[in-house]
Amino acid sequence: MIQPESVLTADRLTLAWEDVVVTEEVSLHVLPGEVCCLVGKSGCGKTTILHALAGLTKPVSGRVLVHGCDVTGKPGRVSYMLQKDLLLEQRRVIDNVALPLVLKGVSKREARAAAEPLFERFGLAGTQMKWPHQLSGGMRQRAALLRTHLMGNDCILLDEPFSALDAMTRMDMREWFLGIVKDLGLSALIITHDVDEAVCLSSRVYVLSGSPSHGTPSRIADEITIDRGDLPLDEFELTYAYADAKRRILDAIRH
Ligand SMILES: Nc1ncnc2c1ncn2[C@@H]1O[C@H](COP(=O)(O)OP(=O)(O)OP(=O)(O)O)[C@@H](O)[C@H]1O
Repeated sequence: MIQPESVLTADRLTLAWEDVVVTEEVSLHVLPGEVCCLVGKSGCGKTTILHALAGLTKPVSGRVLVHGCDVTGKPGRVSYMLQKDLLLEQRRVIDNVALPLVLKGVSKREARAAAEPLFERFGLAGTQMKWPHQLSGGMRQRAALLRTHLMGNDCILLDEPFSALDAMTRMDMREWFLGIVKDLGLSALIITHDVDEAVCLSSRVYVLSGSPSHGTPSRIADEITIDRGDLPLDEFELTYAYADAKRRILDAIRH
């Protein structure tokens, strides 16, 4: 059933690459201010869904709605960050970050001026004139996220955003990410195969299950609601609720 107040809705998406049906009738939604995760085994079709939600590909059937409007196959209505940060090494950090504005026709000077005030909130103060190779992995991801934010949409799609980071940086980034999503009034759908990350970041987790390359298109096997309450992440990770959510996700993935 479609939730009318959703920022983003996948309505019974059936997706295919050539003659391989990857997903069958996948429905999901993201409410205002929510962070949801889509988890599933490698090759089950998570990135394929993200591309369709971003309007980069057209489904065999089904629709993508943003704030209730049908945007199926139309890019530009949600912002997305691909698995690799894809910062351009020959451009300064500020010009990397401001790129979405330049691509929309804003002058380089104005684009820099629009990006500049956000550097501090994104933990990037002082890096404006640096080159990407001078940043740490965590800083690169924050720069990529700032660039994604400057695409200008209130809904962002992230493909394995923290997978390349070391364990400690990844933990720090989770809390930071949730803070920035809240501050900026964003909603997010994150693709990950890291079950801990999904439980830490989400208010709901969609579990995708199937094996398209073996003739079984993927479907949503479970939708798990996570209630962290007011607990900080390091305390939540020690609770029964955390362990139970993790077990349910793993059961659904194996399903
Ligand atoms: N451009 C493409 N052309 C043809 N088939 C593709 C293409 N991209 C993906 N596929 C196939 O679609 C299926 C789903 O791939 P997809 O990358 O969406 O899975 P995934 O769940 O994101 O995997 P991973 O977690 O490894 O990134 C796989 O069988 C893959 O081989």
